Amino acid sequence: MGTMNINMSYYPPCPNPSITIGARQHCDGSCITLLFQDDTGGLYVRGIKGGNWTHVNPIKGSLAVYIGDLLRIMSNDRYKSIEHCEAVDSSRVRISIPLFVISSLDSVIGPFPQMFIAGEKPVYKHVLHCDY
Ligand SMILES: O=C(O)CCC(=O)C(=O)O
Ligand SMILES: [Fe+2]
Repeated sequence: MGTMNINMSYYPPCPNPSITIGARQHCDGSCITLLFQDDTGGLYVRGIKGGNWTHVNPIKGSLAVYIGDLLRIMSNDRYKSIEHCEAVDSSRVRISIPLFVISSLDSVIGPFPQMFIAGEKPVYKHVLHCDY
């Protein structure tokens, strides 16, 4: 069984955003994340090979959906978790509400055998989610 966690994040404006910490670059430890962000923007993502950050333009009424580390593990690296970070705005409040879909902490996580094709080997061991 799995569970869902929801965060409600409030980023106050800062006249000099470059000196704020914001949310540092990271990948979520979820299976998938559904994110609502307001129209201030400030979410950036980076491709799986690194490189430049891309701003995720907020689209009214939309959700950003991204893959987290759990799905990466379960898919044996076929689906990569996306690195992202958030920047504050110089004059506007930013509000975001991510919903994290995760497996329960007492479940065993690891690559699904169905993901191995043509003799592929598992990239990850099976571990208890709470030990990950
Ligand atoms: O504020 C956001 O846009 C997302 C926050 C986030 O990345 C997280 O809570 O993991
Ligand atoms: Fe995140």
